[in-house]
Amino acid sequence: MKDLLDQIHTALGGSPDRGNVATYIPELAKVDPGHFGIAVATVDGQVFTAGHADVLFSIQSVSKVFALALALGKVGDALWKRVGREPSGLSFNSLLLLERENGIPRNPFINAGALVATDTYLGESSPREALGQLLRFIRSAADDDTIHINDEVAASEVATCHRNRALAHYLASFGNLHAEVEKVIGTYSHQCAVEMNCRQLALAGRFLINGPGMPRLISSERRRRMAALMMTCGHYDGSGDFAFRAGLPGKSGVGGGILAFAPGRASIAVWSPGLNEYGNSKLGTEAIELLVRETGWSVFA
Ligand SMILES: NC(=O)CC[C@H](N)C(=O)O
Repeated sequence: MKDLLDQIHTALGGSPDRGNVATYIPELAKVDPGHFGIAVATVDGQVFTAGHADVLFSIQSVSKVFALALALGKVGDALWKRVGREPSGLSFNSLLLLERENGIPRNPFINAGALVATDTYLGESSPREALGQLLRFIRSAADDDTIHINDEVAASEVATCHRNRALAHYLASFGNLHAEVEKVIGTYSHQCAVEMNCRQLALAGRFLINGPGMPRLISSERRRRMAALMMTCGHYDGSGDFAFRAGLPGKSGVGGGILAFAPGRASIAVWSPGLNEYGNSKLGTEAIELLVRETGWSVFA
């Protein structure tokens, strides 16, 4: 596995066409597009890495996986009254369908749906308490108490996220946001500003794979359902493309990270900040595609 990751790193690491770094969150625009790391945590307890696998990055929307687990843990299937389970076919921050669909976002991974998930785990508690719960979940999944939130990235998003505020107010107008808009925006922006490196993220993703030594933080049924949602909606309007190329459930973030997993086998984290036309890591997608081609880990194998 280590040799394979090194080969993938060598094959892609020097690629001149790396996509574009997200600039709409000012702090993310500062990240060096030359970074490229990969880590694989296998079900037998080993971790393999290549490239910049120990450099911290902003996990952004990858956090929506942990937020969904937390929201479901809090209210169970009642969440599905407030958010759907269908791909949207639109960009992650689109406002378009919300009006037509009465304030029920298509799925929990687009921003509108993720704001509902954040509102759900926030509930009546303070943002500090809710974020404490989120960090506890991620830290126990990764078995690493050093995982933290980057406050500069969070502040940078809070200061500029007009679209997310618009989405949140719109949700509130339909009665589908219960806490105050600013509380939800603050909690969501801090959630997105969790920092990890590829090694930590691959370890944190182990709660999604089934195996004797893996952290059991959610039921098997919930794990399967989350996998289905990640496969169908985890890469926004690029979800079909990612499923076609990787054949694995995955979740991307505009920081350039992707968490994917091969059920029963391994959790995979990649990071390269340049994004493709859908806002998903360009080299990250290519790296997972190569890894699956060599390992045969597609769930459709
Ligand atoms: N796709 C993403 O990673 C988006 C997350 C980002 N925090 C936002 O809301 O815009």
